[in-house]
Amino acid sequence: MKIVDARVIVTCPGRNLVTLKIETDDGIHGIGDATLNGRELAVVAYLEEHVAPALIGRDPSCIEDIWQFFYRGAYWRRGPVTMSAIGAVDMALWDIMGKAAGLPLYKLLGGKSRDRVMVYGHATGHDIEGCLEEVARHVEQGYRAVRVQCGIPGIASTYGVAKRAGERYEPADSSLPSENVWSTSKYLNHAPKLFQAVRERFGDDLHVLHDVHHRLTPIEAARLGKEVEPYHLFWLEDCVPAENQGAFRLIRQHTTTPLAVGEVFNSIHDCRELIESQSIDYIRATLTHAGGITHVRRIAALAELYHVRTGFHGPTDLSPVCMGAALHFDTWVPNFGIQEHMPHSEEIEEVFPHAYRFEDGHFTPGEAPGHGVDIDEGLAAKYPYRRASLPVNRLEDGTLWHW
Ligand SMILES: O=C(O)[C@H](O)[C@@H](O)[C@H](O)[C@H](O)CO
Ligand SMILES: [Mg+2]
Repeated sequence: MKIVDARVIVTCPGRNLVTLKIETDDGIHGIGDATLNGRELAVVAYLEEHVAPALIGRDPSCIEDIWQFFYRGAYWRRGPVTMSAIGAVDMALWDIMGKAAGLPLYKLLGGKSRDRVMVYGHATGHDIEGCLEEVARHVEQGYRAVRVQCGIPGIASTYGVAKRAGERYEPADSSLPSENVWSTSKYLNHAPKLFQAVRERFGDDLHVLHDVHHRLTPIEAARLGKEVEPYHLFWLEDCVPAENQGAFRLIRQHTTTPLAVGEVFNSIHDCRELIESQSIDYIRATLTHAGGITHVRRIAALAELYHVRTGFHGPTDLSPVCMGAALHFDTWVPNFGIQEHMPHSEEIEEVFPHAYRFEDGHFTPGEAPGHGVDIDEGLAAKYPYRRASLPVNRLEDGTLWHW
């Protein structure tokens, strides 16, 4: 089998999504997700100019060699653009090999380690009451795990909260970055009240998660982790920016609240120290942004040695292609923890027909060969690209902060 075509499809059914489609001479094709939210066309250019031409004529079964070719061969290693491009190639090749073998991807990886994949949904509200209503809606839908994000009194808008009640939360909300305001002290005073209210209303069984979105310093994160211990969160996510992996040691010394990190990581080197020092509990690096299945399974294998489990990133800025592939990975990987799930819009679901299914708070990847997700190119073409940027964040005095 040889690769005869590789092309990039950009579509915007409500949000931009980038797909790489690889075709072979025996008629099998595979697709990979290359979406890098707010920087989509950088990956498109990388794929079209440097990757697609070099794929033609290669044997798609040489997944490892092709991975090494684009990683080592670029000379300029790592980084989100390079690793998302490699991730898309890798996902598409595993898809092709699954189809060639007539096997769903999870069987190719080593088979089922579990019957179904627990996911967490997103409950957001402008105030605690609004947030509790959203948690209730998720519980009614069957979710066993819910991430809770709430507006902060005295701050006009914050991460994870939809602009208007009832609207979907979509972070890339304007053509050029919109500006949010942040106050660490207001947040730290308010956040524990949210978890207390959730526990009072929903009891002990619900898994409760929370995303700090990189905004604290290590000692502030330590305070938060400690203060919320009575509400036994499933995890506290991205409590500090993680370029300095050593910073997590300090947080760890102070709290038993489980820590998750890694959605912006793109390589094993971004989390090696975090994992080896046992400073975290869940690793969130996922297939699209961290070099595909071939690389993320190395991360998962390292993590397993240190009791760190997976908790893949899964917002709407990852397409159903990544979701499908991730669900196969989750079904196989021995040290699975949880999978994030933010439902895609109906338009997106139509552009990407898929075999995975939600039932009772869990997903199953389906039995279709490969990762089980395809793209309707005709429909995709009806939604042209529109530039969208992620917001920036400023402290109340105007200082640019982490968003
Ligand atoms: O935990 C999450 O789901 C994330 O933090 C996302 O919501 C990011 O903000 C988004 O992926 C940025 O593009
Ligand atoms: Mg996050």
